[in-house]
Amino acid sequence: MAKTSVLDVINSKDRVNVCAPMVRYSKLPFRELVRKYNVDITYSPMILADVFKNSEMARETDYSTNEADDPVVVQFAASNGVDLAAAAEMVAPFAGGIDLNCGCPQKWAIQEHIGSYLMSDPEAVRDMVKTVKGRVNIPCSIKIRVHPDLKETYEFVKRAESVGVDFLTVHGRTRKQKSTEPVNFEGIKLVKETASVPVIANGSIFSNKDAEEMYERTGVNGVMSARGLLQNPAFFAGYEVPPWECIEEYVRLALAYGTNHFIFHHHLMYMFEDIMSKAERKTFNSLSSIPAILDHLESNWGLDVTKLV
Ligand SMILES: Cc1cc2nc3c(=O)[nH]c(=O)nc-3n(C[C@H](O)[C@H](O)[C@H](O)COP(=O)(O)O)c2cc1C
Repeated sequence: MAKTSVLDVINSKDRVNVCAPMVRYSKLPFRELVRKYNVDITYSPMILADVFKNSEMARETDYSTNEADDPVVVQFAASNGVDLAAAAEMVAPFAGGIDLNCGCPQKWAIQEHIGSYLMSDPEAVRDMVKTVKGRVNIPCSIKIRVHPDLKETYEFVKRAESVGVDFLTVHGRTRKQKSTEPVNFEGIKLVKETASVPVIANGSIFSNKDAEEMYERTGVNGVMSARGLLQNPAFFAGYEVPPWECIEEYVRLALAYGTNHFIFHHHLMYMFEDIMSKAERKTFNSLSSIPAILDHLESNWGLDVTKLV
């Protein structure tokens, strides 16, 4: 069955809650989990468009979905329209939107002319959006950062809009800023005022209070959270810490869909961060296999393994 258009979701609501793209983490089990707690739209982790286009193995491992995984945006990193459009065409029947990553700040990404490198190459972004829009019939968005000089951000947004980008997500930090630095509300507001398409704001949304502040200060159409949802996948539903049912449901989904020890463990470490005592965290974080983690949860948290099947 075709996926729901994410643009239709954005247009049908006053405000949308979005789970950010997260390499390794925003995979199928986590996407299904956060949807149970008031998340309207989810993103796949960033996928390298050229590798996806060329490798059958990458296509099998980088993106898996099912009927319940809806609405979902597939995010690509690309440096040119040929790679991006080819990859977009392959996933279009299984996605509600395609997003181009213009925010990844890592050195290797800059060297490959992908991610936040693109913030200094608005023409490349314009070409890629134009090519994708000519080839697939699902919404195409970009996830950007702000520039140190907001005039550049204004020009950047205008260019992307001129070739039909359907909506934008803006992380209110420059490519050199760390995630601990404050979010630039003025920059996000400028993007919202510049664009005639919907704008989603990203950066340090850890609670509904943070979301409210973002709406009040910028007037955006939605908010996207990454670290906030890793720590508490239920915060959009009003929970201050993840309720036990949420943690248990993550365990069930991760085991049902299959996961590796590293990702499974890390998700749980994030969720338990504000719940376990320092001493228990130390023990928990040193567990070295999925069975050891399940044993710990059974003995200390009352995990009922019979409920997992
Ligand atoms: C573990 C992790 C993985 C991430 N992977 C991606 C990614 O694949 N694509 C992307 O555009 N941003 C990625 N980001 C950045 C987030 O989407 C987001 O822009 C950033 O963390 C700021 O949001 P936050 O303050 O809510 O964490 C990642 C962030 C984290 C913490």
